[in-house]
Amino acid sequence: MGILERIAEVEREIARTQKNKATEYHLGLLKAKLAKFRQQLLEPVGKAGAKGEGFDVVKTGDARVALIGFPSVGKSTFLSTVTKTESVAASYEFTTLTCIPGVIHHEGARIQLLDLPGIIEGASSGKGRGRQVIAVAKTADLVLMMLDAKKGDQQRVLLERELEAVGIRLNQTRPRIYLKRKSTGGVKVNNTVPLTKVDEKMIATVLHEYKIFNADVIFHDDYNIDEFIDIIQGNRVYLRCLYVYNKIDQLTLTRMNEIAREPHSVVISCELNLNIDYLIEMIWEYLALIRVYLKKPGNAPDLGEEDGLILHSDSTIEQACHAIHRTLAGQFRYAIVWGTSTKFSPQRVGITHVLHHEDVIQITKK
Ligand SMILES: Nc1nc2c(ncn2[C@@H]2O[C@H](COP(=O)(O)OP(=O)(O)OP(=O)(O)O)[C@@H](O)[C@H]2O)c(=O)[nH]1
Ligand SMILES: [K+]
Ligand SMILES: [Mg+2]
Repeated sequence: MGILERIAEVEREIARTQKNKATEYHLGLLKAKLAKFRQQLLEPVGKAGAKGEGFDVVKTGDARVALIGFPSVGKSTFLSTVTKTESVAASYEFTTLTCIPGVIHHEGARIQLLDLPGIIEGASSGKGRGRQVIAVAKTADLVLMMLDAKKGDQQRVLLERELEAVGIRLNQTRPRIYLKRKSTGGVKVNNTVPLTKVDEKMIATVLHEYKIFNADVIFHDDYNIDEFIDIIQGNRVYLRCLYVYNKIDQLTLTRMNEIAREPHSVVISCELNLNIDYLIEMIWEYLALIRVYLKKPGNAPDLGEEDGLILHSDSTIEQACHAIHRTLAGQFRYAIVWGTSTKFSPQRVGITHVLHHEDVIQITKK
């Protein structure tokens, strides 16, 4: 039996198994089996061939954003709207057959936007260019899942399922479950909060499926068995995702308002240029970047369009030093900060000080 058939078989069994107290261990086991088969599917078979012609687009700029969606939802139109790059758009499906990079300039940052071929149901198991597209998505800092606003939510469910199947987790954080394999002592489970979704027996059953018979496990929150399997598999990719509903020009106002209120969702029309600026703002927010300006003693800070450092939010002065020059942190004496990250402005701070967006910093060396 081929791997796809095995996956289908386990999926069928999960679907027909009623969910109750008596079947929960069996279900946990089936889910572990499914995760293992899917893993095998993703492992390259041979060195060449398996990968196909990958989309070898070099990562440039301060962050990478990938456009994922069904054919003809408007991905290429969007790229051509917000970057200087032209990507051919047309009314027929699969217009785009490769990965086309463009650059969004925002807040002095260079955000790489990738237009990609449309993906279809079954992409994760090798249909169309799905696997290549998904491989690119995994390298992104943010996924824009583009959807046709006038089509139902089914398209979103299908796409999410495809991404789930290859180990991508959208808008989730890695479960805080500690797992350490050992050589003796059996499976020991500890938890810092009461567990309502799994118990020790289920944890051990699933671990046995992975041939792990000795391990320390600590649950720091009330996670379910799927989240535990993610930790055992260890190769999950946790990505932020914005659901972008395009073509709202074809929608009623009521429906548009409904969609716009859903979490992580933005409504736009590329054709009528509606809400595009807001989407760019949201991209910036979801990328969680900050811009920090530099000032030399006795000089005014450089506040120009392209000036400043782009850092991840929560960056410290130390990270700013590394971004300026690799030896700077070693020579650091103190910094002066103007901005919202300090109580007083200006204020003298040490190397561990956490910066805010639009802070101005001046660094004094030893
Ligand atoms: N009504 C309307 N049509 C749009 C909008 N944006 C794009 N389109 C049209 O939708 C069609 C598909 O657009 P594309 O940009 O080629 O879509 P795509 O997602 O890149 O498609 P593939 O590359 O085939 O996957 C084109 O005919 C566009 O003119 C919009 O906001 N409103
Ligand atoms: K198209
Ligand atoms: Mg396209």
